[in-house]
Amino acid sequence: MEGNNVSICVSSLKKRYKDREVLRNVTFSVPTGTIYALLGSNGAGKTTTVRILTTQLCPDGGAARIRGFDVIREPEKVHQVISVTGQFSALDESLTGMENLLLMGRLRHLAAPEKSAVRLLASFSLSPDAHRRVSGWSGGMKRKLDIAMSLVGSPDVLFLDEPTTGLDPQSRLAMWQIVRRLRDGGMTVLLTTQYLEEAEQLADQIGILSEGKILAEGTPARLKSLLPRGAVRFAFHSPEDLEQAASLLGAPAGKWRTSCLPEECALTVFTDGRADTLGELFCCLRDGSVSVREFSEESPSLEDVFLTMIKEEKSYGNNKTKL
Ligand SMILES: Nc1ncnc2c1ncn2[C@@H]1O[C@H](COP(=O)(O)OP(=O)(O)OP(=O)(O)O)[C@@H](O)[C@H]1O
Repeated sequence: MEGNNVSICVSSLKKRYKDREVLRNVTFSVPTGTIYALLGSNGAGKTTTVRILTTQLCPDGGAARIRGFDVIREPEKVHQVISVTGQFSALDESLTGMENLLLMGRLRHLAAPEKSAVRLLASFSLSPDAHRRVSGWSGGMKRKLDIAMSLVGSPDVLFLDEPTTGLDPQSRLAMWQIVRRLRDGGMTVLLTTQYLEEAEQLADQIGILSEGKILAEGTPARLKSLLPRGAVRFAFHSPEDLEQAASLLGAPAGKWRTSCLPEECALTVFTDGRADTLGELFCCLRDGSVSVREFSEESPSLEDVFLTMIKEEKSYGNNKTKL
């Protein structure tokens, strides 16, 4: 899929470091004016993907275009339409907020850097602190200024690498509002996150990335619908009970999809939601001499989808599920 209404088009991207495959045929596209979240745990390949798309790193295979420009052959053109906020702040802490923005405005050859700085400070509610040194600002304020810096010159496409890592819940909510506002103003945003809730709250489309591969892709609602309606969570007394329950109920021996949470000594089992299925589950556990500490019925969360996808990928090497 590519055209005027697609701002990011990534096809079969590959990257390896020595003998380690870090990206394995990563393919996705992001329509203009939408938010796409690459969701994955540490080391999944999120930053590597962002570094390739922002021309900081060369892929070993595949292709990517940003607003139609090829990231390998036309990096200067790509630079003109993108901006990046990385995991590490690009601010000069010895300067004030205003001075940081003015510096960026001059670097980007803006005709009126002061006007742009004042507007950005106001839109991020940073005007009252504009003339204080950034070294005295809170983490949330610095993160906001980081994003404001990346908006100098009004890019078409914004890359946010883990924008809320390390922020308190209040600053995280404020950041989400900012990102939504940018999207509503027509900007295309690619964000990476380890937070399921963040992806669920913000993204129009989510790609679940694990070990360099997109396991599934879709809207938050569709990803959730991957799993059956009913979910039963069993908690056990011991890891041995958990292991036994997982092998009785889950694939390949058992007939249900399951998601294991070892740290809680618990197993989520996805069912058709019928009462007799619940009875069947209990019979199965009793026949296998597994004693249940407690159980509850719940609807599957995106976390359940995520964990199940990763588990099934490891067991069967599934291809990407497109929704
Ligand atoms: N320069 C490098 N040399 C060797 N291996 C690297 C290099 N950069 C990244 N890697 C490895 O590639 C894998 C993917 O790293 P990447 O930073 O893309 O993951 P990530 O999903 O962004 O993780 P995190 O959430 O921790 O930032 C990791 O196993 C990492 O150790």
